[in-house]
Amino acid sequence: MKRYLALKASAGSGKTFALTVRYISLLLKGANASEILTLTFTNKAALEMSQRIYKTLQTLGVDEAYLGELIRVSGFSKEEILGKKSFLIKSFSNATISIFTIDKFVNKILREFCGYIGISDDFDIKNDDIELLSYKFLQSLDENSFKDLVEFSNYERKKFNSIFELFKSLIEKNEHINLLEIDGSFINLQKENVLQQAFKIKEHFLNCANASNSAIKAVDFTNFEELFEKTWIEKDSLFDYSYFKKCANDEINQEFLNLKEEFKNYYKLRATYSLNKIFKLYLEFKEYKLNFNKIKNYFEFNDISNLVYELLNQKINRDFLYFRLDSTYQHILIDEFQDTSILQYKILKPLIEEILSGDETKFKTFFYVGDPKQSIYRFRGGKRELFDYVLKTNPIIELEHLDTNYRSCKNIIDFVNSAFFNLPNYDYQQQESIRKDGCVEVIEDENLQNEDKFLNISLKIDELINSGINPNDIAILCYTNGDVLELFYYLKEKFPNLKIKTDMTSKLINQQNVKAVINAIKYIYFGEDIYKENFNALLGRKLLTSFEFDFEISQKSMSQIVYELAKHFDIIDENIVKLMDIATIYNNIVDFVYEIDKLETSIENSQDNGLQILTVFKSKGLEFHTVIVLDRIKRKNFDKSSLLFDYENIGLKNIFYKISGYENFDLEYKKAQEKEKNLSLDDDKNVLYVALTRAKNNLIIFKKAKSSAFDILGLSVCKIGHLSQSETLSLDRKIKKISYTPIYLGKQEQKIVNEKGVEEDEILKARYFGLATHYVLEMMSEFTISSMLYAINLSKARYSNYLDDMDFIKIEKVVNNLVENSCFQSLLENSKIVHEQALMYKEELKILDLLLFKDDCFYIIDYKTTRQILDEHKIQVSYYKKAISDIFTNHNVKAYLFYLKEDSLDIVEVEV
Ligand SMILES: Nc1ncnc2c1ncn2[C@@H]1O[C@H](COP(=O)(O)OP(=O)(O)OP(=O)(O)O)[C@@H](O)[C@H]1O
Repeated sequence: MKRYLALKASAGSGKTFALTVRYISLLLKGANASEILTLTFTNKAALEMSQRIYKTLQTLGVDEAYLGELIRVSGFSKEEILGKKSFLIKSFSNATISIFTIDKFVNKILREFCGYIGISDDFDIKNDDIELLSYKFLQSLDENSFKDLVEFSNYERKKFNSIFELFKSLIEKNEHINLLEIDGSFINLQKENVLQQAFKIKEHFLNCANASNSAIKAVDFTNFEELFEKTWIEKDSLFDYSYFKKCANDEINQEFLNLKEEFKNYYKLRATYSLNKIFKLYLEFKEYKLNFNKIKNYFEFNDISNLVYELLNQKINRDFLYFRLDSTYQHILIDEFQDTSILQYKILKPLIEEILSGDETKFKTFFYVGDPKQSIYRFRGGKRELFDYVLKTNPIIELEHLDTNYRSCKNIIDFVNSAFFNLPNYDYQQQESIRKDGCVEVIEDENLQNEDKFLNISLKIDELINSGINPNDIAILCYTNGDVLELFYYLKEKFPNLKIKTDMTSKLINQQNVKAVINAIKYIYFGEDIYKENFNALLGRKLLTSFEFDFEISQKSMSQIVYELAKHFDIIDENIVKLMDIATIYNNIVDFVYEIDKLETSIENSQDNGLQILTVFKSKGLEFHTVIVLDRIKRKNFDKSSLLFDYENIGLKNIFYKISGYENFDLEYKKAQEKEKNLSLDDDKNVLYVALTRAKNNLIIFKKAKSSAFDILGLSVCKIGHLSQSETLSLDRKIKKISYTPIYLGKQEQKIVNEKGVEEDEILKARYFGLATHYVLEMMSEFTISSMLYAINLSKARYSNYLDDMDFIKIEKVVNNLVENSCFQSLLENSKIVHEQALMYKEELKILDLLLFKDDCFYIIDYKTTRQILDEHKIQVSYYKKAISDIFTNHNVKAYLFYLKEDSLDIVEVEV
């Protein structure tokens, strides 16, 4: 195994695959899972990584590709690897795994050491309420600073909010700031110098007998502002300005060059003056913000990184860091390295260096993977140059490339190769494909710029579904969140029965019952009827129904108020419980009603299937059977920031204050501006590259006729290959016949029936017991004991707030009974298995716990964790049976209720 390795490779070529192989190879070579620090970019990637490692361990020996790579990387033989399989599964499931996002890892460090900088360890992570923060900051300023701010705002014609944006961009970079005080009167003096020098040129042309009228007009100025309007001052030489050619000579050209020098000095003074004003105010803002965040007890991710960086630099050393983190990381693996920011790298650097410069005899390794072509987070500090910089500054690290694409079909790969290979200034290696066929279609859609802009998209979705593509396999990639939402509402109206998933619709505050409670609380506080009517509509109550709730809310916590309301209106579900948890952060009802709409938390169990609409940014690292890429609908916002950061590798060379025309007089500024322009163009190309490399089988592009984001690639309309169908059972194809009322969002959200003689709290507990058990069963990739133990750990992570250890022991017994049941195992044998299959039938969405298919017969299995065998369970399952029988008329269908108990498993067959 190469100890220190960087893997640079294109999309779909197996970087994440290689990371998994590397991880398992380390385990094989004796590393402990807790010593392998694995850093990913998103939470989803971190979760997927641990699941992928576990699944690979479980299926070791089945998947040839993994086994082959493991043999190559680890140096062990097939027999040796398989011999260690059960040991590896066990040690991985029992270890404290160190797979985090970089943000989470940094956050973990801060929580350990926050006492050193006077921060309480229960701080929250959320974005600043910039309106409140800036308002409070303005209030805190003394008279002089406030005057400075107002003067600066007037002088630069900048609104306060854009000044605060400047502050935030400086906080994100967290670079050292040098103050250089400049007296404002120097700027006027310098203007005078410029003018005096320019008069020499004016005099020369006025005295030149050959000067044309245009030349005379060109030197018609009497003050600085008029001179500033002249275009000849931008030229490199007077000879370049056609009206001046006849009268120009070397002597006057030298005066012109001197004039340019004076202009350059003017710009420098002017920029330094403004920068200094900003920096002074920024330093005050930074200090104020830190105290504000400390008092409010929350921080943004950028603040956390800044604080940790300072901690590691000034207050704690590496050994102490490891001591407190409870583990020494002997191995570091980093995914998506191209998106790491300089600050993040600086935080990780000592840990990486320790590995690289450590004792040769100790087993320590470093591995990072990335693709600079997929670096699209520059706006958040991502620095693609870091990939090469780390290699250059650490020659001990070897570099490898991968050139085969395992994700996409051949036609897609060929299309992407031809689109990017000839792009000027783009570092692109041709990709090989191993999968045949595939479909690519580029559609120029005039509608995108007209009224009914998404009409053709909806027709295409119709066509895809009718061609046998499961809606769950379709992803639509958009440029902005605004486009995602607009398209979502459009498609929701066109296809009321189609399940559509977006990030926004999985927000907790948008869930029906949660929304109803929020409206109820707003009604209690504001007393405005609009909230009561929202509440009525959300719960399907008649308009104008009165709001009867006489619970005394004063003295009650927000969690209690949420609980009492939900209990009173009988709408407790798992999202309400999540809201109860979260409500503890609000001190009182006033905080709640004003802050709750900003809550970003997602719903419980947000992994439901459906057609997905997401931004290209969110799609990075993911793959889908069929992808529709939608052009940018609105024009791109141009960069309005007033600061230009000029980096040399990872060191900040300069911060320029942007002033129009500066580039004509200062070469450094001009170069920095061009560099920035090229980086921004690369960003655009990279976004396109990410978008076009997500599809496995079918790629469809909708481009605008004019001003298209695809113009950079010069794509022409085309259709290559044929659509490939989905492989998974496509039950949703009956979708159109039914109209869907989204009251119950699947099994996990349904109310449980009040069993006789059981108290409310017990019901809640029983409900969570049921949810946690179902979750275990859903997460088990195989019905084996090891898979069960892994899934129980996942379930613990999710439900340990509601259940105790005894409950999980009970869950283990219950699931164990199922796994060891011979009747169940014989049903599984040779069956095609689908967990949690969504099914639309008679206006309702149903989620089947387990659906098996073999020998032309479907087997429906519904798990129950309740004690009693109830008629309504039978009714429910017979309903599922009828639904499947109606959809697949040529197949047999059998349905069973499995009552999972601690001491037995009772199986009840259900007839229609
Ligand atoms: N050596 C291999 N043999 C077989 N399949 C592979 C191999 N490497 C990767 N794959 C499969 O190809 C697909 C893409 O792999 P992976 O997600 O690791 O690519 P990636 O380089 O991380 O992509 P991206 O840069 O887009 O995130 C996955 O479905 C993966 O299982």
